[in-house]
Amino acid sequence: MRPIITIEQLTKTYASGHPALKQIDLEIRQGEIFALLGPNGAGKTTLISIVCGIVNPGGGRVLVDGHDIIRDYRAARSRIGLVPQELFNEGFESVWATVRFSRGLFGKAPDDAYLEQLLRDLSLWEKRGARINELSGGMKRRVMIAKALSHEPTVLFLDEPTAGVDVELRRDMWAMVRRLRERGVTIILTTHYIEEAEEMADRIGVIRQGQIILVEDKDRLMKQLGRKQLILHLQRPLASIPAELADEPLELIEDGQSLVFTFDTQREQTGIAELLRRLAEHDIDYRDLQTRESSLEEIFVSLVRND
Ligand SMILES: Nc1ncnc2c1ncn2[C@@H]1O[C@H](COP(=O)(O)OP(=O)(O)OP(=O)(O)O)[C@@H](O)[C@H]1O
Repeated sequence: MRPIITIEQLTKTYASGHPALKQIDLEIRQGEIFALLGPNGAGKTTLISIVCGIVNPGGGRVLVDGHDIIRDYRAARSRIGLVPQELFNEGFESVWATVRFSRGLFGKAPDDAYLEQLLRDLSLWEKRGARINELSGGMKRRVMIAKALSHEPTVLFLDEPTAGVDVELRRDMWAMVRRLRERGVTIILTTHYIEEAEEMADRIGVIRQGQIILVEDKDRLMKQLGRKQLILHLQRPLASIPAELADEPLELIEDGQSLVFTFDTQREQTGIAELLRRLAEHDIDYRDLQTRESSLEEIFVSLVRND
């Protein structure tokens, strides 16, 4: 599938000398929901800000729908909607005026029917006459989204969309993101909530210390993460795994006192029954057994650990 965003060899070092992005290569596919995960300070906002033309890149190249973000700035920017992390709004304007103005900024002809539908979708229609500074935080966030979508972008960036929002708004946002995807909008979101990525994303990218360390289909990642371990505490320690059992995914730990068997929870057959039968055949007895499962959270933490 054609990439909607192509990022090549992108670097950024801030004036402070801090290298925020180191040679990022990344392609975003048209129509996907891409979740960018990473710990604080990993470079997520910097990356998004460069693609959106808010921060200047150091080196490298970024194309949005084939348009270079520097040479062809206007064309690139018009395809993008951004819901930033921080809330900022023109406080004294009405919701309606703000959203209409926002659309005009991109040189789009007025389309009140589109904007009405947008506000209805975001449960903002009843509030269209309200001044933004009179709205609740959740409503202000909805206005930010309406602004970002006012010019009908084909790519929507959501930077920490659900940080600090209540459950209802979070659900609404997830529903809205799905609707947008159905209409062919590509969505890139950053989040600290693993469940959010799990729930929403088609692909997941992990950024750590300014480098992309993993990009993977969510389903595949979940399968990989769906691994479990069976730990057998042995009656008598083993010096090594018997050659006859070399085909099993076994590992000896604790000086040969325990055997670890890794299995795939997605498979119909875990292979445990067969393993236990084979161990008995080789007179390998165990006094105790336990299972251990690595959570998505754990795997994520191990991926981004700063050591
Ligand atoms: N304007 C700036 N000047 C200097 N350094 C900056 C600036 N903006 C960000 N940084 C630094 O660049 C690094 C990446 O920051 P960035 O905001 O992109 O991270 P992030 O992954 O979005 O973090 P968070 O999850 O906390 O939002 C951080 O170390 C940050 O301190």
